[in-house]
Amino acid sequence: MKILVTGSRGQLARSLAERAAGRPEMDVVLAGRPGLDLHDPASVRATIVAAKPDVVVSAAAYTAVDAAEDEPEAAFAVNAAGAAAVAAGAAEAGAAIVHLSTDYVFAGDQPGERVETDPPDPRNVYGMSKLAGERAVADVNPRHAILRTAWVYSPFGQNFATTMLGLAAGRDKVRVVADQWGNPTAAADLAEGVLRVASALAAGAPAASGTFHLAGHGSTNWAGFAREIFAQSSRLGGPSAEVEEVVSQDFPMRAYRPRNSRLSCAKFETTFGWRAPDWRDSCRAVVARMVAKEVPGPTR
Ligand SMILES: NC(=O)C1=CN([C@@H]2O[C@H](COP(=O)(O)OP(=O)(O)OC[C@H]3O[C@@H](n4cnc5c(N)ncnc54)[C@H](OP(=O)(O)O)[C@@H]3O)[C@@H](O)[C@H]2O)C=CC1
Ligand SMILES: Cc1cn([C@H]2C[C@H](O)[C@@H](COP(=O)(O)OP(=O)(O)O[C@H]3O[C@@H](C)C(=O)[C@@H](O)[C@H]3O)O2)c(=O)[nH]c1=O
Ligand SMILES: [Mg+2]
Repeated sequence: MKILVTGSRGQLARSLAERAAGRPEMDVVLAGRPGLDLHDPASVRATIVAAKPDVVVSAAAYTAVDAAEDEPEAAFAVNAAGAAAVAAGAAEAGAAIVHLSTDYVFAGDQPGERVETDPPDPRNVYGMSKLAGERAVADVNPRHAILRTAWVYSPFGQNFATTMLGLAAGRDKVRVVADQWGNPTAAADLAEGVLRVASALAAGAPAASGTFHLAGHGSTNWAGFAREIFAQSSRLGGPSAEVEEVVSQDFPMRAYRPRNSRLSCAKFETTFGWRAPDWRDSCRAVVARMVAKEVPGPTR
C-alpha cells in the first residue's frame, strides 16, 4: 500500500515515516514544501496525481494557533482551501484520504467527552479553519476518514513538551494553566492509528469512512501534563521545574482555548479495534527520547 503524506517535517509526518519503517507493506512517502505547497493548489494536485498513492494522509496544516488570529487568510488558505485541494487530488488519483483535524473545532464549554455527532462550534480562527477543512474534504472525496486528535507531542519539532523542557532548562518554576482539559496524544500513537485507518480504507471497508476521534487514552489539564513531563524527565536526569497552577485568565494568550476538549474515542476503538495507550505511558517514552536527545532538531 502506497501512502502519500502531506508535509515532510511535521510531527505526524515524521512519526508516520518512523512507524512504517521496516514494514514493507507500508510504503510511506512524505511530500512537503516546496514541491507540495498548500498555498498552491496546482502543486498539490500535480504531486498527488504523479505519486499514484492508494491513500493520502492529509497531515500538513497551519498549526500556529495564536498567529492564526492575526492572519486568518493564511490559516484558511492552508487549512480549508489547501485541504480541499488535497482531497480533490486524492479523488483524481483514485485514492482514499485520511484527513487530520482537531479538538479545537469544539467550543469546550460542555462537560464530559465530545462524541463525533456533537455540534462543532470553534472559538478561535485555527479551529474555524480546520472545521472548514473537514467540510471541504467530506464534500470532495467520499472515501474519507476525518480524524480529530488533540494535544499532539513528539520528539520532533516544536510542541508543548519541548517547550516545557526548554523552559525548565532555564528556571525553577513554570506557570501553567490548570483549567483547560484534554487528551495528550503522542504523535507515534496517532501514526499507528492513522496506518490502521489507511489499511481499512484501502481494503474498501465502508465503516472506515466518516469522522472519528483519536487521542491518547485518559485526560489531564496542561498543568498535569507539564508535571508528568517533568517527573519523567527528572527521573532520567533531564530538566525539570515546579509547576505553578494558574487559570487561563492569568495566562493571556492571543487565541481563546477551549476549557474542556476531552474527546471520546469509543467510535474509533469499536470501528478499528484499537485503542491508543494511556497518555502517561506514551509520555514516558517520548520524554525519554527527548532527554536522550536521540532526535535531532528540525532541519530548517
Ligand atoms: N499539533 C497538535 O497539537 C495537533 C495537530 N492536529 C492536526 O494534526 C495534523 C498534524 O499536526 P502536526 O504534525 O502536529 O503539525 P506540525 O505543526 O508539526 O507540522 C505542520 C506541517 O504542515 C506543513 N505545512 C504548513 N504549511 C504548509 C503549506 N503551505 N504547504 C505545505 N505544507 C505546509 C509543515 O511544513 P514545513 O515542515 O515545511 O513547515 C509541517 O510539515 C494537522 O492537520 C493539525 O491540524 C490536531 C490536533 C492537535
Ligand atoms: C508555554 C506555556 C503555555 N501555557 C498554556 C497556554 C495554553 O493554554 C496551553 C497550551 O499551549 P500551547 O500553545 O502549547 O498549545 P496550543 O497551541 O493551544 O495546542 C494546540 O495546538 C493545536 C495545533 C491543536 O490542534 C490543539 O489540539 C492543541 O494541541 O498551555 C501555560 O500555561 N504556560 C506556559 O508556559
Ligand atoms: Mg501552539
